Order: sequence, then C-alpha cells, then structure tokens
Amino acid sequence: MSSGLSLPLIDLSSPDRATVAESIRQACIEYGFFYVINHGIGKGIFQKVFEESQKFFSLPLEEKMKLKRNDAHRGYTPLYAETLDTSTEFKGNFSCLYVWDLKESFYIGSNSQDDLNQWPSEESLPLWRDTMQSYHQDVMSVAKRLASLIALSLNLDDNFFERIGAWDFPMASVRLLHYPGELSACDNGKYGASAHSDYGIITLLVTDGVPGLQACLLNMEKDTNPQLWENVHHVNGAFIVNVGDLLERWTNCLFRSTLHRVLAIGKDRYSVAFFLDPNPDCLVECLESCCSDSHPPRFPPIRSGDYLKERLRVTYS
Ligand SMILES: O=C(O)CCC(=O)C(=O)O
Ligand SMILES: [Fe+2]
Repeated sequence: MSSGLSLPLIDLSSPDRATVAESIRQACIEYGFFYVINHGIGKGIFQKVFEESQKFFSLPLEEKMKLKRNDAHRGYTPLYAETLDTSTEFKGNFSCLYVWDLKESFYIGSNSQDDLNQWPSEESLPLWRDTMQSYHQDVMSVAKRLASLIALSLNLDDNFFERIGAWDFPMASVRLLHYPGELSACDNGKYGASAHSDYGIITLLVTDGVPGLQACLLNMEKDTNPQLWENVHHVNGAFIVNVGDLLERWTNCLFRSTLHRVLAIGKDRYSVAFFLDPNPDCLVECLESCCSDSHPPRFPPIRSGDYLKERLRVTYS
C-alpha cells in the first residue's frame, strides 16, 4: 500500500465548463475518484452537520433503535448491521460476526419525500431536522451541478439527466456515519467499511479528517489480485467524489466505480456521504458514445430502482 496518490482537484467555481468537464472525464477514467473544491457549501454548514451527527450517535442505543432503518431505507443502522464486501467468508467464531462492518449510520432521504424520513425528537435534538434537511438541499444542488458536468464530459447535453427524468423523484440520500474508536478483541481484523463500490451515480463524501479511507485507485478491474490500496486523504473543505456502479454501467466501464474501504483504526471517526441515485424509474442503459461493434455493452439495460433494491437487499441480508 502506498502513502497516497494525489487525486485530481476539480474547481467548481471555474467559468470554463468545457475544461472542467474534460478534467472530470480524465479523473473518472483514471481513478473513479476526485476532489471538488469551491462548491459553495461553507465550512460552518459542515461543522453543524458533524456536530448534530455526533449528538445523535452519542444517544443511548435504545433511543437510536427507535429510528431503525425503515422499508423506505431511511433511519438508523446499528453496528454490525451491514456487510459491504459480500465476497468475505465467515472465519472462525460466529459470535464474533467476522464480516460485519464496524460502523453505525443514519440515512436521510430527499426532502421531496420527507414523509418517509425519520427524525430524532425535537426535545432531544432541536436543531437536527433543519440542519439535515438544509444540508440535503445544499449537497443535492452541488451533486446536480456535477452531474451536468459529467454529462458534458460524455459529450451529452448538460441537461441529459433532467431530460431522462433522473431528478424527478431521485433516491438521493445523506448518510451520516460513525466508526467507533473502541474496539473489542472480537473486532480484530474487521473493517469500518469493508471493500465495496458505491451503487448509484456519484457519491460526495466529507470526513472529519480522521484517516482510514482507502481506494483501489490503480487496479483497473475490481477482481484484480492482489488489490493495491491507496490512502485517500482528507482535504479541508473539499468533497471526495467517487463514481458509482450505475454511472459505470451507463458508460460501459469507461468511468470506474472504484473499490474502497475504511480501516478500523481504533479512533472515533465521523463522515457524511451523499449518494446521488436517480429516480427509480430511470432506465440505465449503455450510452451510444460508450459502445461500438468491437466494444459491445457489458450490461443489459436496467431500471435504477430495481438495481438499487437488489444491491441493498444483499448488503443488509
Ligand atoms: O466513511 C467513509 O470515508 C466512506 C464511506 C463509504 O464508503 C460509504 O458509505 O459508502
Ligand atoms: Fe462507499
């Protein structure tokens, strides 16, 4: 494992959209990961989100479990609820739940379908709901600006995603994450988040600066062995953006949805991910510019909702 590559830095305030789109294209082909700076979300907003997130995760487990993830995929997931690396096998003692990730999380869905969301009580966390709703709105608008640059980078109209209805009722969600610092003997060898690629179009991630995130930036194929893990560093104020599997499918693997993981380093770590997933009815099929007779589509067309439902089913089964 190397000490870390420097990933491309995309400046969202640049007026030269064509050049920015070309840089995004290069980053998505080469690494599937890049940083986004000058996106317009102030440091104060991130600070508030992290403060409120920490307050929620410090509540007693029984309080958090009252908001357990519902059928609409909103709410709390406790430690060991999830396995991202479905290739990992049980090793040894079942009571140690070897493959389950050492993290807890909370999902908040689109404001447009707010009735499906779950919220901590106003008495215990009065600023929580407003903070998260307003962050969802802000990050969604950055994500849409990025998606329009991604469309440009693929020689599509910059309103491609609007035109296909991707944002009509998007499944976009904010996910608060907490990786606990205290590890038990049983947690030896476990990951905060085991190796996975994200499922949707793109993910916009911010962390509290505690290290642990790694990505297979130099492996062009997910099943390459041995896997080479690079540290992905925190850059103050920047989003870490990565390509998800749906965008990989749309681009016939031209853009890479790169494997990544979070090490459990025995230190509390907080991060906030935003998954930009399209309207469930949106058909994801190979773009014309990404296939040819010699390079036919590698995946059949699929409705985004069907694809995401199946991925989540496996993750939480
Ligand atoms: O917490 C992190 O740094 C990464 C989280 C992540 O990869 C995910 O939730 O999909
Ligand atoms: Fe991820």
